[in-house]
Amino acid sequence: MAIKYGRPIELREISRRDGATASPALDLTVRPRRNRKAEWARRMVRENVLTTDDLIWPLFLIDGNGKREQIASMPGVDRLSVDQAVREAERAMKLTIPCIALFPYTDPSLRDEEGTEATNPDNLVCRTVRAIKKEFPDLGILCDVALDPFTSHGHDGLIADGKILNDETVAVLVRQALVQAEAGCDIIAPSDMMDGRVAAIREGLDRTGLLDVQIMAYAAKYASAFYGPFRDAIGSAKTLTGDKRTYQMDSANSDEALREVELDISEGADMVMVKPGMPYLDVVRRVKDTFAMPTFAYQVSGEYAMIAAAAGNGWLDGDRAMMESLLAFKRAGADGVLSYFAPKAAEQLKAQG
Ligand SMILES: NCc1[nH]cc(CCC(=O)O)c1CC(=O)O
Ligand SMILES: [Mg+2]
Repeated sequence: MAIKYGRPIELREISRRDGATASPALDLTVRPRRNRKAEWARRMVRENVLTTDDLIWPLFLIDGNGKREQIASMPGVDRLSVDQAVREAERAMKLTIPCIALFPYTDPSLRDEEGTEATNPDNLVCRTVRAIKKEFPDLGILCDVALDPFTSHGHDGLIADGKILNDETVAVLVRQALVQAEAGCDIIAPSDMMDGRVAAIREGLDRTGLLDVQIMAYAAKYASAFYGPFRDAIGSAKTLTGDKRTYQMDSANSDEALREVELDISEGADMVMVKPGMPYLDVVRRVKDTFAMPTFAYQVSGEYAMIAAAAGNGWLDGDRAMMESLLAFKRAGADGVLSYFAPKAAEQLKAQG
């Protein structure tokens, strides 16, 4: 720090004219700090902004009525019965969050080896979609397509001889996507990472006349430790046998992410997603720069839990960390973020005007 009269320059109480006559300690023509000297100046040169339009809000569902169940590893996030999910949909509308995403906690009695409940047109997700669309037809609804909330083994696909079957699983995923779309879901989001599922789902939707239903592909989804709290939330943590490394991507790779994204685009994805978010911002940037597609990132449960836990312990300023983390996705090139912070962040954005 430059020192004048024995005190830091910043603390001098001299007038501007006196300052001009004093020769600076460093002979600098370029002083980047000029553009940061006041809030108005910082606003003028700010490159990225976060708005409520950038947020997709994931909700967890559970059977019952008037029920909200806390999720221990995700402080501030609850499992919601259908009626409570409708209340949160109303909150999303008021906060001008464009879209919510639905994830069911399936009653263990309804789980089986094949994930049969996934294709039940009256399952918890479909009932919730109908209830929300009836009240709030203008709110976007995204439904996750994968079998893990419905299988007794917690995997995203069918298993034979200890292997996850690709093509057989895709056939079930198409049926799952169709019951969701027929219930009124706007965006089908396959998160299973089977090969060829985007093309098969697109074909199924089109054949059924559901031409306007969009597909947001979890195109580059990594086998990640950061999904831990989500698996608590949907009740697959205890039942999951082994890991998902034969279908989800290796965290060491990013060229492979580009190949996965390219395939999903060629198969008909309208939007692509990178997941998890914060540890994979480099992948978000590469995907956006390479394909110029609507690109989303999922700030997953473990990322939420880290910030929420540190904030809960008073170790960091939770609100500031939340906003900084969300803005980072915009800086990396994302068009939007799925985040459990969505309602809280939207409230702050509204308060700021
Ligand atoms: N396939 C299901 C699915 N969809 C979204 C997530 C994780 C979301 C989160 O952690 O917030 C997962 C879990 C997984 O793949 O094991
Ligand atoms: Mg793929």
